[in-house]
Amino acid sequence: MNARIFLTFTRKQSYRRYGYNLQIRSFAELGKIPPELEDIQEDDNRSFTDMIQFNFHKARVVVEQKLIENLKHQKNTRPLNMIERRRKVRNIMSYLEHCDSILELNFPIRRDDDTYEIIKGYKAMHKCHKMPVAGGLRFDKSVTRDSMFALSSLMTFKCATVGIPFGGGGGGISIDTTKYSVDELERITRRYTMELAKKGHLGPELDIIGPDMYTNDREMAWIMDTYGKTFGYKDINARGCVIGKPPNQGGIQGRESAMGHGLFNCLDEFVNNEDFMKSLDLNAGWKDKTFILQGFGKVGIHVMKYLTRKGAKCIGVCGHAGGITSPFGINYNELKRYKGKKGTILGFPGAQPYKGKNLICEPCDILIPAATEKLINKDVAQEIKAKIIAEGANGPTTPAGDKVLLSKNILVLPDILANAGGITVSYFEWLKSLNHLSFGRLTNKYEKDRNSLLLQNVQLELERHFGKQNKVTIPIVPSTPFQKRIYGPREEDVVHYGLSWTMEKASRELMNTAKEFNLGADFRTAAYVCAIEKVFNTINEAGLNI
Ligand SMILES: NC(=O)C1=CN([C@@H]2O[C@H](COP(=O)(O)OP(=O)(O)OC[C@H]3O[C@@H](n4cnc5c(N)ncnc54)[C@H](O)[C@@H]3O)[C@@H](O)[C@H]2O)C=CC1
Ligand SMILES: O=C(O)CCC(=O)C(=O)O
Repeated sequence: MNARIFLTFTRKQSYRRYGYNLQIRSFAELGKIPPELEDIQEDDNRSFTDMIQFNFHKARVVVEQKLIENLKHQKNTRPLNMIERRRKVRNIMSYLEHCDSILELNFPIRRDDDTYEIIKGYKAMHKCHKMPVAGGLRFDKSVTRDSMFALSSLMTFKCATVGIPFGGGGGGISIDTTKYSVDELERITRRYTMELAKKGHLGPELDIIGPDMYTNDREMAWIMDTYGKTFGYKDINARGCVIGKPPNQGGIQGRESAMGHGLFNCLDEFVNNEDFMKSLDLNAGWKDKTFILQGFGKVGIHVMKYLTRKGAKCIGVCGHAGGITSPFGINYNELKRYKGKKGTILGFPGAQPYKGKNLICEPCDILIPAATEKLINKDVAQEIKAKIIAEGANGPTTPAGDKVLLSKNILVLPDILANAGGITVSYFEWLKSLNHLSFGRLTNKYEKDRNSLLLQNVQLELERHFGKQNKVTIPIVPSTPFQKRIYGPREEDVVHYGLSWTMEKASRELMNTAKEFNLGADFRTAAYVCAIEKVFNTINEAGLNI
């Protein structure tokens, strides 16, 4: 048996022995998608990890020749011949196929009735080429080793797409949160935190966690508190182990709405682009655009806020238990208030219950899946009538669904771009935690004095020039927008501008990449190409060996 076959064989054996439901693939061959992924564009019954692996390989095949070429001009190293360059690209690509580590935990918790239950949790680090790794924490029955692999790899590519210097991580606990009391959820979260910390999977410099499905700032506060009082006791940066914290615990203004805000910024770049809109038979701009939203949780709620603010009309919203529609547009504030009170969107008096087969297949300009993965499969994609899809959720479209959408000329803004607002603002929050200072705190008063002096100076100079002859005073009255900014950027301004700039830049980069590689409207592949190139360069410069 030669060495490579032996390695593959023993890895497969050991994975089987531990009952893992993951296949370790043979190394990717340059120019080819691994044979076991080839039929995924026809077959919807594939794992979440397979989906992401397919997207990665599809883009790898597009970009690897460029990477091989670029190595010719690499500085600070001896020249590499063609074989060495190909080998290097292949090695780094095979490294990217795998997850650096996936931790599986089984721990007991005491239920309120004094019985004990074993809880299963996971924590994945997909790639540690940039540290810390970051990702969401999901509490859901769908959490498995496979979904952690998939979500953490999405985080690696997402961070690279928008230029956030984190590796890809992700965590989860396999529970249905509706079956546990708040006290039980707190015990589960705190115990999970201890287990992660014990095993080196938590810490502001190592592995940081933010909210994902069915978790929010409450869980982040518990994690921060548990870590800070135990393993992080002597670490002044301990609170940086979580992102998406409550504002009172060192969170940042604008984190809660960041996913909606970021998705809007990204859509805005495309919706205002005459050429893209013309190719979809739409007018540029937001006026009269209709949209349907799937999922009215932390992501969906803020997507609705930003899009309706711009004048788009929300004509349908659905959750896991059903949907509501209104051809006249659903009022954001009223729906938010209603859900806050009733805990559901169903029964909202400002819309009608949806009676059709699948709300996301109804006619609209923009569809925003903001619920969970794999809901747009081949069959659903065939029925979709929207012209643009902006993926708020992670992995909402299967590769088979994606193929159908592309063939129907539907513009898909992929998850690793469209929902990157959350991790972008989480990065700002992490910086704030490490700085122990909120943005603007030291400079706002100075900025106000400086701006007031500037106005005075202009007034004095004008009066000196014109006033001498005419003895007039020329008061300079600041306009309302200038008056609002007289203190310089406050924290919410830094977040707002930092996020908008990040999303706009990344969106334009994707448009350029799609052009450079002749990808047409396949922006998912363009996003992976961008991400792979960046991660490759980081790993190549640093080297694979210790
Ligand atoms: N929270 C975050 O910071 C980020 C979340 N995401 C992704 O966005 C998606 C939603 O996350 P959150 O809003 O945080 O979750 P959430 O827990 O706040 O809300 C989830 C929503 O999805 C709905 N839903 C669940 N299954 C559904 C189904 N089969 N059909 C229709 N609706 C369904 C639920 O009713 C709920 O309204 C997930 O894929 C998540 O990974 C992406 C980026 C950041
Ligand atoms: O940054 C965070 O808070 C988590 C982000 C996340 O879960 C995601 O982007 O999928």
